[in-house]
Amino acid sequence: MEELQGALQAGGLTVSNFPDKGRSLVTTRDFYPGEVIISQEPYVCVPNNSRCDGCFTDTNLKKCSACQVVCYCGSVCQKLDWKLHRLECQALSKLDKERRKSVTPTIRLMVKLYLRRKLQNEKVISVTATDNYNLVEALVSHMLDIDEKQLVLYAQMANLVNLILQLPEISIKEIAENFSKFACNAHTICDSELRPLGTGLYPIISIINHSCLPNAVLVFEGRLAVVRAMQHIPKGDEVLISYVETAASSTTRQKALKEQYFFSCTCSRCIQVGQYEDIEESAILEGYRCRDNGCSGFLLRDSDDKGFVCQQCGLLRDKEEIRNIASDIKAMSDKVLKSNSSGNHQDSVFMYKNIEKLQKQLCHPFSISLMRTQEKLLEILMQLEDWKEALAYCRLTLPVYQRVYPGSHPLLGLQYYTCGKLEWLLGETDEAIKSLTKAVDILRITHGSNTPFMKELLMKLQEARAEASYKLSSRDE
Ligand SMILES: C[S@@+](CC[C@H](N)C(=O)[O-])C[C@H]1O[C@@H](n2cnc3c(N)ncnc32)[C@H](O)[C@@H]1O
Repeated sequence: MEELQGALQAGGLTVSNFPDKGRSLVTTRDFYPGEVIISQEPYVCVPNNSRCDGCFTDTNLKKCSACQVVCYCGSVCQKLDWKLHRLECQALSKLDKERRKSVTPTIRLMVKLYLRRKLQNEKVISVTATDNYNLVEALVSHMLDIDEKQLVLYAQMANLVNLILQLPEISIKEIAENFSKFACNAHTICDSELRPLGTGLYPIISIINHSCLPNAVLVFEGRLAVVRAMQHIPKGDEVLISYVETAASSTTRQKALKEQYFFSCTCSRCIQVGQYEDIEESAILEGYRCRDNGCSGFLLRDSDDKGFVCQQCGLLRDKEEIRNIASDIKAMSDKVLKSNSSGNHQDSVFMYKNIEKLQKQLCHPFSISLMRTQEKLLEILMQLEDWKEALAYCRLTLPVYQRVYPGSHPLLGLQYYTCGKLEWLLGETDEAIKSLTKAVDILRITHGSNTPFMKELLMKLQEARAEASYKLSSRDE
């Protein structure tokens, strides 16, 4: 711990222990928006299925000829991973074909965890203050909080790991406890557009606690986890990221945090639970719209339980009517999920538009479920290369994004980026410049300025500006 404190101190950080939260990462100097607070390579990581174990790409993959489980995109990635994969490969190769199929990424993460510990113990891989197994041992496991069913599942998974590793010194109980640690400490590794690529264990990043109004954001540059300040964080303040989707009512967020992380959030957003502002926000994000289409009021259950009353104009919406529309939406959503897998995009667009129509009748205009349907339509229309309609849907989501992802939220920046790219494609250069500028203002903070992703965005903005001035000068001539 002293060694870790020393390493953190040099970077303007310290670990404090708070009675209600346990370990917490605290600043010992001011941090400013966009500044990297901390970055860390994973202790261990695995890609999702069908991705390279080294760089997580999904192209040019070849399976390791010996174990037939792990994929690489080429010899560079394979060689870099060899010290660890040599041991994993030997272990996996001993499994019969059927057993190999049950080796999921989570099982592999555990196998790699123990193999890395072994290699560090044997001094094949170096040990540093910020890269050692003691940091994994210090992670919270919440073993006493998990239910019987989950414990049984962890024990079954631990049995498989034990079978693969064949290391008698490791007990099933210890492996099961580490699975419990993964559940509340491992991070999903995403690309710059926040699409999931894999899972990693970053024991120092895992010291950072949660807030629904975070002051920092976690992004990935390849496998490197990078935490940047989203706002000015004065010396002595705790560094806080969000563990869950913040576009949700307090009840939904609290439920997610309790189920996976076993705590009740007391951040400044959650502390308002039960107060008028919070009730209003929840009713807007997850509730119903007024019967009068011209009214933007939000609805609350009436005291006689006949239905929901608009808090702006007083109109009552019948419970039965709401139930019927909601059940139609549910039936259509189930159907579209089935048809999605058959891959007919035109059919999916048709069905999602029907869902959207019903959600517009049922939900508040700022509803998250309506926004999700519009996001889905945007995604499919992009795949269909219907840029014009895609842009229309992208623009529809923006007011909701501004509300649910305030400040420098990366998702808001990315949505502006998509909007800008579509406007640029459709020749709406002036609009594209505005959108790309907004994207740069946000993503410069969350993603830094020097990554290939940001360089590409800045290049697009430059090109759009050059085109606009060219258009202007040719008009003048
Ligand atoms: C990834 S760990 C964070 C570091 C942890 N505090 C520790 O001592 O190692 C996640 C766990 O920290 C605790 N935690 C995180 N954020 C919290 C918060 N805002 N309030 C209370 N507990 C929190 C919960 O126990 C949660 O399961």
